[in-house]
Amino acid sequence: MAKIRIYQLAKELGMTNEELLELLDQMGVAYKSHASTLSEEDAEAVRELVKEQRGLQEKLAEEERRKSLPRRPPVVVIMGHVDHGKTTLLDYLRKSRIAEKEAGGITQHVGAFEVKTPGGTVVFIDTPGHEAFTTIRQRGAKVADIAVIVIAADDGIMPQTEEAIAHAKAAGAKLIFAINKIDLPQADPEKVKRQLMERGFVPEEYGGDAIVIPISAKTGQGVQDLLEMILLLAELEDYRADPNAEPRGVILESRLDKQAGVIANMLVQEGTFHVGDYVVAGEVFGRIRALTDADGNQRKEAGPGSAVQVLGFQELPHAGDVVEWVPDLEAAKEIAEERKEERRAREEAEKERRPRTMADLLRAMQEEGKKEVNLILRADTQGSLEAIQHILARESTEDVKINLLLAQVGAPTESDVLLAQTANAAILAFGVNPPGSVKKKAEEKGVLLKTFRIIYDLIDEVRNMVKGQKEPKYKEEVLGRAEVRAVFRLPTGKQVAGCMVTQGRIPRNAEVRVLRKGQEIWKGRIASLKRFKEDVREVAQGYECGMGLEGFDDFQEGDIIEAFQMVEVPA
Ligand SMILES: Nc1nc2c(ncn2[C@@H]2O[C@H](COP(=O)(O)OP(=O)(O)OP(=O)(O)O)[C@@H](O)[C@H]2O)c(=O)[nH]1
Repeated sequence: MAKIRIYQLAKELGMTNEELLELLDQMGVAYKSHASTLSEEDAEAVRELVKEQRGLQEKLAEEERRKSLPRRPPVVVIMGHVDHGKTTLLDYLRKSRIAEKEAGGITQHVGAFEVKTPGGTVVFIDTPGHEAFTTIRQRGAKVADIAVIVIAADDGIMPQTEEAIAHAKAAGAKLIFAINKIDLPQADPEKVKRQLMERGFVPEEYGGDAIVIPISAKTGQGVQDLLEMILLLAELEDYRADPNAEPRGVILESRLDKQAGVIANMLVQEGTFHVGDYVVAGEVFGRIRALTDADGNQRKEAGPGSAVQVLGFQELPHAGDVVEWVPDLEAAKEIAEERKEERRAREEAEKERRPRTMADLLRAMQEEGKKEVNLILRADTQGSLEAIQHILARESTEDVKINLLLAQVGAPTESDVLLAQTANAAILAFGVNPPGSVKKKAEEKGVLLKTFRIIYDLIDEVRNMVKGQKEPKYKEEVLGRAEVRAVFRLPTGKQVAGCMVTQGRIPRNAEVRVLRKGQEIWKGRIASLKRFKEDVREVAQGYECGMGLEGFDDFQEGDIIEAFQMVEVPA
């Protein structure tokens, strides 16, 4: 076994000898002095321990740093089924903030608005619906911390309610359920709660952790409770942002105005933007000419949590583009141009690499190291949907989880494709055909969409996906062997073995083991592989070579060096 001296290990780990000796005392490892050698196991244990301690210290320091930052207001999006009252709720909230201020104030649409309460400020995204929300998220920005899912008490959970929940969850937003229209005589909030429970959202009053608030967006009843709940959740989640960090924001909307030019509404997420700053948003750059807030005030600067209208972009940025501060015009132009190029290259590459088959999708998932299969399920009837769900529930294994993001009756929609793209999911449809436009969109976005006529074909497909997600198994494959014929020592003290390859081949990047009298005495990597002083990538059977190993300097004539690699065993 290769041994290491204490002072060598201290140097490797960037510690003083005293520090390392103290650590060894704590670990109960005996030594004489800092020149004593440690066994490989002890040295490895020290490395692990130091790594762990450093990781912990870094985490604590990071948490400490975060705690010293000021809090920022939570950003909330309102989602739900058509006509369940999203717009009415936004109107009510908007009005409540205007009423608070002196009468006659001119308001400006900046894509989000603040509601100030004695308990704190809440920022609401000013457009309802999950389509806009998903488009924003697709560009990589996370905008909303919390999604308020509005459910009309006279109607209950409807298909778009489920979609909204799926989208919000995929975005990592916290959920709050607002049961709306409780002023109506036919309102049945209890029914809605039951429906929520059937979907695994157990209200707090029944011992669960789903936040459910009855409201009337029309009369305002319960809206105060909703705001308080949002602030309570925000406090728990402890949202913070650094006003002095490098500024970053996200575009909520943009439009072209005949007089003003490009108008972009931006939510600031980190740092503080100033008039005069150079910025890049996606592939578009500009210099901030003016910042206007929701009250119509011209601002010189905008910090975390503020929504502002920005003038100064050269072209229209997209909703969801991340706005970054850059030092000067040159950088701004260069970055925007670089991104355009990158996109073109990506589009080209994507054309060739669209996951058209299950195997492609699996490969993509594996590359990301995921151990779950995300699915969107569409079926012709409630009966078949339930049957499929029932069977699928049994297919989830401990190793691989099946996540049903959405299971609904009806043909797949474009919004499903967006959800699938952002959540890296496959859309499986049973007995329903997606419209051509949806197929096209799926193809464009590289989303796997398949239709089935037989339930078991669909299940088989999912089984294959699950199988593909299991930890791959490896076995060792011996590539070649070399015999040590002579041993040299370099002036540096490093040993080099003069070898003859007696079998197979020895590749420079293979793993190797040293065998002495048939016993493995060392395992590791090749440090150098040469033929007549030339570095080579590989040496084949019947040829001589010089080989040095990483951390092994104990060769004896007659040792065998065996090269091997680990290969995946097909499931
Ligand atoms: N009685 C009563 N009616 C409400 C309430 N909230 C909304 N409504 C009514 O329900 C209808 C639909 O409300 P909207 O706010 O437009 O619904 P929405 O969810 O924004 O609908 P879309 O924008 O079409 O998706 C309107 O006629 C509202 O006046 C409420 O709390 N009580």
